Amino acid sequence: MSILCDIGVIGLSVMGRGLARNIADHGFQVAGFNRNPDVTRAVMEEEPNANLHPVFSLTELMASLKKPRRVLLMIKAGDPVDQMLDQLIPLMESGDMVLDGGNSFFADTRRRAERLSAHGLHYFGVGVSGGETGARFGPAIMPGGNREGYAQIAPILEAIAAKTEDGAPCCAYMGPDGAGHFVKMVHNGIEYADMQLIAESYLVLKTVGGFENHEIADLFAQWNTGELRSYLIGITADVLREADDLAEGDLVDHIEDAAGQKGTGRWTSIEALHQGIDLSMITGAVGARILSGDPVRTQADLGTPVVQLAQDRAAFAETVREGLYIGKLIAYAQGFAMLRDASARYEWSLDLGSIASVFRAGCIIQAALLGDIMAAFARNPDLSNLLLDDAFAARVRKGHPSLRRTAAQGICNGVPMPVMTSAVSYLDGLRGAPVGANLIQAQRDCFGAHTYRRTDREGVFHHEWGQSHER
Ligand SMILES: NC(=O)C1=CN([C@@H]2O[C@H](COP(=O)(O)OP(=O)(O)OC[C@H]3O[C@@H](n4cnc5c(N)ncnc54)[C@H](OP(=O)(O)O)[C@@H]3O)[C@@H](O)[C@H]2O)C=CC1
Ligand SMILES: O=C(CO)[C@H](O)[C@H](O)COP(=O)(O)O
Repeated sequence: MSILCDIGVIGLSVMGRGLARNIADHGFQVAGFNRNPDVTRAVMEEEPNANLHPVFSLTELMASLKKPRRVLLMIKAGDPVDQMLDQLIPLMESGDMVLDGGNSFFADTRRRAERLSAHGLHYFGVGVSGGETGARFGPAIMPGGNREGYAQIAPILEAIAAKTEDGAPCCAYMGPDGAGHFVKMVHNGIEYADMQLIAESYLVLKTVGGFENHEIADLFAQWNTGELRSYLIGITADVLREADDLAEGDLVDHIEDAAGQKGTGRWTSIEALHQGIDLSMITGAVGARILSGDPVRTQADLGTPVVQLAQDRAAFAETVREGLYIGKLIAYAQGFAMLRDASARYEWSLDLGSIASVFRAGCIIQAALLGDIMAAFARNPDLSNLLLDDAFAARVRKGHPSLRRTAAQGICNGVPMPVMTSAVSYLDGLRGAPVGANLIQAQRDCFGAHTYRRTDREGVFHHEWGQSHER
């Protein structure tokens, strides 16, 4: 190859090939490498692009790049990334840069950034969202690393990112070391909650509303024109209409009722527990996926409630629509509260308004709601929880009865509603109503002398339980 490339892409599977072609379409010269060379050849043959050049070894890749060299990893997260770095570091020179665009765990990214820094290399953990189509035509991009290094890669990343309706690129510098991958992790956590809310709505519409798939698809398509407008609602309408290509009927009815997961939702939930943040909806969604694949599910005989069909289907659908919206709003509020806490904890100075802006297009959780979230952070950049914003609080005050009714209808009729019920409990926990923690403190002091605080005087108290105070 006589030409020197602007960037090398390692890993030409679903995401890497899309990003490599996207970068090439924007006028940059790209060298593409995949461990299995047959994949490299297939990618080049499938969609030839004059700006995309195949290379077949890491040495050839390095020789094909302008200096300082920039390499984007789009490979399986975990050990493969460390193995690839072992091979790349000896081939790189001070000032070169590695961008990890996979779903790496943010703590690994912090460790790798330190490791590469010791060699004078820049390391960027770059969250990428948008799936296959996003990678090819415009994903949301969440880069984390040193700010000076970002200036070098911003022209490429911002060119290939999705653009919002007002033309803003869905790519912005997130913060140092693991900030980009942390934001992507929480994005995926919100994605889990959002998908589970939609699944619960679908199931309650089907079971209690008696709606057919095509009717639910029509409802979702209609909902996608209002406040619920979002990528996930849109694809759900399409998915529900998809005919099976292997059997009669709708494809969705022939898909096994057990959800997979690759880890990012679970990490979000575990990390929230480390941080001491209540992320009940995301945790509920992770639990729902785990339970969906538990073989005990098909073995237990635990009684089946008699279903009471909704009398007024149109009114019921409207209740579910509003309940879903309020649930979605609370899920995003939980996710952004976690980002707020992490920002202080890791000294990342995350700009939550900018993150909401990046999420507005290209990514899986893109939604009209994100415009409102941006507006809330513009009103108060230090907002600790979106539910404290006047506009969000007013919307919840109006809509919470629908969330409660939807969750209750599901529960009474045997539809599991782990995430909608978590949303209700979170609301009730936040609104200052009694949560029963006084009794828990009494129990803790009773069995372990853990002490308690009182409502009527300052200080820390211990009580000698059961001695002379029985009534
Ligand atoms: N699919 C999606 O929707 C999204 C995926 N991501 C993330 O992007 C990354 C790429 O995802 P995706 O395109 O789906 O591909 P996969 O996660 O399925 O990974 C496959 C790619 O990784 C390469 N690979 C695996 N192990 C190694 C290794 N030890 N050394 C070198 N290369 C290796 C494979 O090479 P080979 O062909 O030789 O096996 C192949 O190119 C992942 O981290 C994923 O989590 C992020 C957003 C969305
Ligand atoms: O990052 C993504 C979307 O944003 C990937 O599609 C990821 O694989 C989704 O997570 P899971 O496979 O656990 O459902």
